[in-house]
Formats: sequence, C-alpha cells, structure tokens
Amino acid sequence: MPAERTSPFPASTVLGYPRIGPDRELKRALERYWDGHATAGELRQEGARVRERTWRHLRSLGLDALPSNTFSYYDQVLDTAVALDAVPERYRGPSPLDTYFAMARGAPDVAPLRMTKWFDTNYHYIVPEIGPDTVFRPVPDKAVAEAREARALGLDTRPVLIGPVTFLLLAQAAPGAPKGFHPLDRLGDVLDVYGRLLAALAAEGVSWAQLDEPALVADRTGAELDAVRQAYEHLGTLTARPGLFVASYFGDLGEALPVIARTPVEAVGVDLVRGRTPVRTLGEELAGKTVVAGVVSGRDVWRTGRDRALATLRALRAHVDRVVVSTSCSLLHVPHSLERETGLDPALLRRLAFADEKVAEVVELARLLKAAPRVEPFPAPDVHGGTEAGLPVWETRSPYPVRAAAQAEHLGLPALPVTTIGSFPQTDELRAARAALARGELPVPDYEDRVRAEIERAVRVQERLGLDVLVHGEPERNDMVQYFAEHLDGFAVTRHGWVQSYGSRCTRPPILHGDVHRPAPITVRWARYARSLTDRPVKGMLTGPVTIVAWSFRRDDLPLREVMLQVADAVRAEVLDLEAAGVSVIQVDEPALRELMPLRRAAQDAYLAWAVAAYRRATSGAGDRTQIHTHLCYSDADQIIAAVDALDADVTTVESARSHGRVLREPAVRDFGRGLGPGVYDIHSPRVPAAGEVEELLEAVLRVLPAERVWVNPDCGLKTRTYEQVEAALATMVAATGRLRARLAPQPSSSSSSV
Ligand code: MET
Ligand SMILES: [Zn+2]
Repeated sequence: MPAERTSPFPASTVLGYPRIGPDRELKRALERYWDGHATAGELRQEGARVRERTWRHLRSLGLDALPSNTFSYYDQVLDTAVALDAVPERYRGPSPLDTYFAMARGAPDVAPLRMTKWFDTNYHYIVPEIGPDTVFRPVPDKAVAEAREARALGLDTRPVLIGPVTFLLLAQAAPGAPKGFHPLDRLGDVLDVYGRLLAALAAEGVSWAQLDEPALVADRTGAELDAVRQAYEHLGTLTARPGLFVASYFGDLGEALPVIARTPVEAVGVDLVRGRTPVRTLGEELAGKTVVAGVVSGRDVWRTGRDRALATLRALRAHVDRVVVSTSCSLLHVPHSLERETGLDPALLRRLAFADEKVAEVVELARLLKAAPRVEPFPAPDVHGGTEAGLPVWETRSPYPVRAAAQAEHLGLPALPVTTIGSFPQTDELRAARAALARGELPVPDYEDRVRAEIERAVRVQERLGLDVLVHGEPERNDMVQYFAEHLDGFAVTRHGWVQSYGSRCTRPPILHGDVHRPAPITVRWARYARSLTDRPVKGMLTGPVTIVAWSFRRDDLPLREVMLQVADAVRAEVLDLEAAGVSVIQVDEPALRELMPLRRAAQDAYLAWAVAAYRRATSGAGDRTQIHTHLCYSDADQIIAAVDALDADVTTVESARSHGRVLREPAVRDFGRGLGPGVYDIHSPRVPAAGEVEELLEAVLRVLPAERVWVNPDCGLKTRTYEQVEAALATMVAATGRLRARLAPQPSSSSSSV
C-alpha cells in the first residue's frame, strides 16, 4: 500500500505562498530582464533568492510541511504545461526561458497564449493549448530542481502541480483541432506523463506531491467526474510515486467528493471557509484518508475565528485518519505581511491577517488541535445561515424609449456618436507628480494644477479630433477602484499590500472593513473643470458598486449583497451630484460584473440579481434626460447578457475589437434593445489600427445593429497608451465614423441596410 511507504503528512501546511517577493523583487527582476537590463542568470538568481527566503521564512514561522514548485516566473498553469511539454511549436526556440516568456507575453512575430481569470479570483492564468496531435513528454526539471534546491537548504518540500483534470479543463483546443475536440479527450496520454513526473519526484526522495484540482468545485458533468475517477485511480495505483495529495479549493467538492474519496489517493484538501458541505459528510466520505483542512482563508485579509476553526478541526478529526491544518487555498491571493503596514488604524490592524499572519494562525491551530482532547467533538456551528430577502426595487427612471427621446433632445448627438471609455494616457509627468505627492515633496495645490493641466490636454485633443462625447481623462486616478476607496469611509488602503494579478503585474486592493459612506463629492470638481473647457458634453466617470466590491478585500461580517448596496448608495450620491453639476452623460463602469459570479450554477442567478440591484440602486436616481452609460471589458457576454440588459443603462460599451467582433455573433447582443458600443479598436496593443480595420469592424457592427443604437468607441480605457498612439488611433476612429455616417445619410437610392 502506498500509504505505508509514505511518511505521514505533517501537521500544518499552506497550499501556496506569494511568490512576487515582499518588496516585489521578482516583479522588478522580471521587468529588468524583459527590458534587456538584466541577464537570464540575474533573473534566475533573484528567483532562487525569493524561493530560499520563502522556505526559510515559512519554517521560521513554525510551519511543518513546505510546498515547493509554487514559485513561478509567470504562472503555475503555464509551468504545468511546460512540465508536460505542451508547448505549441510556434513558440519553441533555443532558450527555454524565452520560449516560456513567448507563450506568456508573445514575441515580435507571435501573439501570446490567451490569458484569463483563475476561477473567481483576480489572478489570471495562461490558457494552455492542447490539440489531438500535442505530444506530451515529462519535463520534471523545474519541480525536481526546486525540491532539490530546498533539500540543499536542509528542507523537505512537497512539489505542487496543477492536477490533470483541472489542467485539461482549463486548456483550450489548439487552432485547427477538429470540431468537437476537447483537451480532456487527451486524458489518457496526459495521465501517462503525470505518472512519469511523479516517478521522477519519487526518485528525488520526495514523500508527498500536491495536485491542485480547483476545477472540481464547479458543476461537472458525468463524463468529467468519470475523468476524475480515471485520473486518480490511475495515479493512485502507480507504485513509484510520492504520497498523493489532491487539493480542492474555492468551494465544495460536491459530487466530486465521493468520486475522489473512492480513489487510492492518500490525502484530500477541502476548503472549509467557502465550502458548505457539513463536516460530518466530509468526515464520513473521507474516513481513512488524510484531510488537509483549509480553515484559514487564503482569499481574504481577516483573522481566523479561532474557536470555530478549532471546533471544525476537532469534529473532522473524530471521523478521519489524520487532519492537517492548512489554508483554504494558496496564499497567492493575499499580500505578504502586515509587518510594514504602519499607517493602518490599530483597531483595524487587530482584525487583519496577511499571508505571514495566516501562516502563524495555521501553526497555532495545529498546536491547539494537537493539545485538544480527542473527546466527543462538539458539532461545528452552522455559519451559513441567513435568509434571502426580496430584492429592493428602484424604478425611478422612465422606460427606455421615453428616456432615449429625452436624451436625444437634450444632447443632440449625431448618428454613431464617438466617445472613449474614460481614461487618457497617464503621462510620465503625471506619474512623477503623483509619486512626489506621495513622498510629501509636492504640495497638494501643485499636484492638482498638474491634474488640471492633464484634463485640459485630454479635452483639447478630443475637441480637435472631433469626438462627440468627451471625457476628462481620469488623471486624478491611479486606479479606478483605489481612487474611490481613498475617498469613501469604510475603506483602508495599504502601503505594501501587493497581490499578483498576472505575470509581474500586481495590484493593491483596498480593504473594505466598515460601513461605507461618502463624506463628500469625489469626482464632481474634475467633471466641472472639464465642462468649463468645452461646449461639448463631457461624460462623468464612476466605478460601479459591483466592481468596487469585487476588486477590494471585503468585510465578511455582512452578506456580500449588503456590502454592495452600501457602496451603491455612495455611488448613487455621486451620480446625483454630477447630474446637479450639469453633467448629462454619466458612465458607471462595471468591468467586474461577471467576476464574483459563483462557481456553481445554482447560486449564479441570485448573485446576478443582487449585482443588478446594486447597479440600479447606484444609477436609477438620474433623471430621464441624463444618459447613463456602462462599460464592461469582456465580450463573452453570453452568460451574463440578461444581467447586462437588466442593468438598464442607456448605453453599454464592451470590448470587441480584441476578440475580432465575437460579441456581434451573440444573438442576445443583436437583440439588445439599447445603445451599444462594441469597441472598434484594441487598446491592449501599442499598434495604431489601420483605417480599413476600424471601418470594417464598424461595418460589421452596422450589419447586426440598427445604426441609431450604435456608439463608436475603443475597447477600453487608454491609460496604458501614449498620447501619440491615442491621437493617431482616435483620428482613425473619427475618420472611419465620418465615412460611415456619409453612407448612412438618406440618399434616394440607398438605405442603411445596404451598408
Ligand atoms: C477596466 S475598465 C476601465 C474603465 C475606465 N473608465 C477607464 O477608461 O480606464
Ligand atoms: Zn474596460
């Protein structure tokens, strides 16, 4: 039996740890390497330093079992693809490191692999490409090297890989794969390679390996559950392998629980923070196994309720072989440490725990569990009570046709109005001024002069190029959520609370810790200033309640919906003040609408209903002639188009150019009854679109949407671009619109349907 030759799983562990470095050392090393200012050797040295520090640090905090192979130069899913040699031919080159970065970031002649959100987190992974002809081969180099590196420091580690089922479910079919092919069809071949990877790890003397299977917490088909069974039956019966620890996280195993329980794997990880499965059920199903109990949340920044966690652990221990105290998921999703957060209110500080503090909690809980008598466990209290109250309704605006008429009269816009999504380039001068302000070297009035100068520049450019609805350019914001968090009560912002978003990119999410109030207007003076510069309409620009909540660490002592409604009230007050200041177009962005969507379908409708309610609460105070816009970044709106429709915004702008107009193929989008602006150029690339391209996209839009509802705009905000790129691209957009308008104008022999 494998269980016999496997040493017992140590008493405490974490599923993963931040890898960007406490001072974002890895971020800087990566960017130096990409910019050609550092060698591959220097980058590798920094990587080794980050890993060594992590292992030594975790051990010094008292953690028993250390993970390895959780370090990454870009992304752990990409690392697993490399471990299987699932590298599309077009990326292969002489240097493995550059092949790796070409997949992640593209190379001069090849676009990168797609990137998308990691379940319902703000982390993004690289989507592997698997075809019927992909040749898999074990490449255990990285996992083995890390284990060996730790061993040289005197530390045993547990290598972590993405498990085979999750890996294949997250992969996409390679271009040219026959219709109906899914990467999961390759399970058999992939399992063979996983087996050989595990053998290589066993040969290295590794006693446990962790296979992450977060895909098991979403709804799975019977065939997918069969794949789980097949995978772990196969891997479990291999003889040359370490102990197998299958880690689930971000929710419940649900129907996958009995499936995984019946395979020969020795340890199963369960998320006891987000999971809803009663402890007794878990205990009964997993009797005879080691249960790695995720009682310390890896997704939020709050301290763990010690008594409740301990009660859960004890109840579980009454049923199963062995209980290991752990985090609910990798700590990748929280900042490193509170140690340097000297600016936070002490009362708030006492409620917080970042990665290091969470590791200390795991260690402490393991100690308490060991000391606690093995008596009849008291049942873990049910913490998931709460009733679904009815949805509040805010129907203060007239039906869309009435509003549309009022707005047409009030705004007097031409056909195919041209606008942008809000932000204009964040120039070097502006960034320098903001940094000087933060260091206390630039007085506030001087900084504000800088902001006004940027607003003026953006407005002048838009006037000169002939846009119809102008924006002020958002120069006062470093970030569309943080800016509002800084101006609302109930939020705190950290100094060093960086969390990896993708690659070297990190964000510093605000902490929503208390009741949210807006003490004073936030954006009104900037909107007013912009208006004073031009006769054209200037669009007020706000971030919506769902997005503010989604991109913050939020309190967990109130239901999410109530937190959202509080934020909605603050946004609503800002909408009303903008309107009173004469702003007649107001955009309330919700790029994160889809993000908090529960992983299980059964919970999705209720979530969307509340998200929609929050948005309407924020926007429905506006009068009929005030035009409400919203912006969502993605185009695969299919799953949420009903919700987008229910937002009841007068105009919705979405990304479209980047995905080659895919949004236009959605029937629900064609039937969308209000203003719609599918982006006509991709802002993610520095490339200035050719006139023909923009015109073609616009023609495609006009083939499926009636011209009177079409808006012309880029895919998203322009803040990451330069003025040079933006001016050229906007000029192209305006010119293309002009040509289309001329063709739309009533002519004796033609109609709009001939476009
Ligand atoms: C991620 S969506 C961004 C919307 C915001 N108004 C901007 O233009 O930057
Ligand atoms: Zn966007």
